[in-house]
Amino acid sequence: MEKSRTAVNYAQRPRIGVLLTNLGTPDAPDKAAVKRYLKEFLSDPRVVDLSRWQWVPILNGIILNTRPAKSAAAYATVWTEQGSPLMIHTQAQTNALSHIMSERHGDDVVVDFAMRYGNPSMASVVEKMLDAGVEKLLVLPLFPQYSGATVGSTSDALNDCLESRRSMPNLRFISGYHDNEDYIAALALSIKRYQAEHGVPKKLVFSYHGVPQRYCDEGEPYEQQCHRTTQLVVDLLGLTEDSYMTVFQSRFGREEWLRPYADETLADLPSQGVDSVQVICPGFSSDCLETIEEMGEENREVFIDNGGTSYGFIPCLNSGQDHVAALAHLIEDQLAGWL
Ligand SMILES: C=CC1=C(C)c2cc3[nH]c(cc4nc(cc5[nH]c(cc1n2)c(C)c5CCC(=O)O)C(CCC(=O)O)=C4C)c(C)c3C=C
Ligand SMILES: [Fe+2]
Ligand SMILES: [Fe+2]
Repeated sequence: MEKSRTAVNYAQRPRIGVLLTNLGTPDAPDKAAVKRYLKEFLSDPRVVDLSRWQWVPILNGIILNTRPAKSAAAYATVWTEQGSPLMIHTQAQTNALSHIMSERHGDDVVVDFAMRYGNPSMASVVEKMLDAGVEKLLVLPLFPQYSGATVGSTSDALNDCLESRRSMPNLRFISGYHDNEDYIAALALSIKRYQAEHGVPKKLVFSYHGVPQRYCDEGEPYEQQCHRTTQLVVDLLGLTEDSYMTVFQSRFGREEWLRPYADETLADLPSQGVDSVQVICPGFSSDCLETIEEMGEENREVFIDNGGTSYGFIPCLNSGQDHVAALAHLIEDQLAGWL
């Protein structure tokens, strides 16, 4: 019999691939690895949309000479024996979903994960999945609220992965799930559980990663979707108007970003009589540098230094059972007609 180079693929049944993606993280908490990661990340025009002739000299001349050392020191404080928290949680989510899918659908569905920047790269994982016989591919970027900087950029990268291939899989892509019922319920439940143990603060602070205000002025739905997520959780918990607020963290550069800023707000709250807060970050599906170090440590210090007495940090949903069940439901809804 004639031996085909692709005999392995044809011997298998067509399969469904579910690819989870997240932002990515450096390979190590050191200056060289962080510089490599930041260079890739901050060179993406979806993240920083300034004209290249304006941005490239600033990036190479200033940012990449100053930020890597500072960021590496911050990464070192969250790094564990198993590696970067973002990587560990994304891997655990993938394992849990893979387990659920194989219980329900046998080996018809393969679940894997990739990172938009750094490793494992989207190119390597997409290639691996297609080579393993995946003919229908569902991509789920783990960003509940749509931003061009995250979800849009993931779509760009996916297209880049496919453009050099002779054959394309059937494709489905989830652009967001900020109002998904199960995801909202999982957030509300995590707040209830945390408060059952730690009590109820004067204010519950919903903190989302910021983006430049201009991105939203130009049509990105990110800001609205963040407020909608907050509102749905608040409605489910029956919170009063003065017992919660939404803020935006992780400002970068000189431009105006979405307001109110997390750090300024937390510095100001004690002077308004709010001496106890709990912070939750519903825009992050996994704990990472921005949640553990920035909201768990840095902004805790800001709040306490300004007269706050109690600061609670509610962990992200990570690979918790309710979160994984919500993601499984979201995935299965999107696989309709494929299974
Ligand atoms: C420069 C502009 C940036 C935009 C726009 C931006 C949007 C954005 N980012 C996330 C999620 C994450 N960001 C993380 C780290 C991080 N973000 C920026 C800059 C922008 N982000 C930088 C420079 C960094 C690196 C760390 C640092 O030097 O401060 C992370 C954490 C990754 C980790 O390894 O733990 C996440 C997650 C979202 C959701 C978003 C837009 C909505
Ligand atoms: Fe970011
Ligand atoms: Fe940060």
